[in-house]
Amino acid sequence: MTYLNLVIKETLRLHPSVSLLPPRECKEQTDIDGYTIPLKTRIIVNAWALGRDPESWHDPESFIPERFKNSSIKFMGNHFEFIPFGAGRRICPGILFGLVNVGLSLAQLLQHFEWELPHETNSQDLDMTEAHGLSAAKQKDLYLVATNYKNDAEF
Ligand code: HEM
Repeated sequence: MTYLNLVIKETLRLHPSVSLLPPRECKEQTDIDGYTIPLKTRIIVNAWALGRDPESWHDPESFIPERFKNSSIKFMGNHFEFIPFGAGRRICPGILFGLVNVGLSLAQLLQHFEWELPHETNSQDLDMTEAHGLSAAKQKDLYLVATNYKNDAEF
């Protein structure tokens, strides 16, 4: 389960379910990096881009779950390079419920089935490009062949 949690974190870094967070409104005029942000400006934070920012992440485009091992970066809204659940007063209230559901479903699928790519396809054929939309989805469907583990049949 420890490694599975690292995989889930890395997946949420590269493919946050909500890539553009719901809009915020600027409560007072602010200066950021020489830019003046006027009062009432509507701000949309790009969580997808933050998760791939080369200034925050080593080799950002690669899927490396181990990067979260012994890392202090958490998704509770205090580390702005990793905010798959948002941040601040409107942060997702369903974080724990969501994570338990993702972890449990994945663990069950991995425990009970052997997963393979369909005949004549290999890992180079996998296209992880995302479709545009409110929540993350793959542009091309993922086809896998699931085989029941032999020892499952003994139960
Ligand atoms: C892996 C699963 C989930 C992800 C990635 C996720 C992600 C998010 C994100 C990015 C936001 C916007 C936060 C912001 O604006 O700063 C949000 C808001 C919200 N989420 Fe989730 N969520 C998940 C699961 C859930 C679940 C299971 C529930 C309820 C049972 C839930 C309920 C909500 C609600 C009510 C809001 C609106 C909060 C507000 O605007 O005050 N979420 N979620």
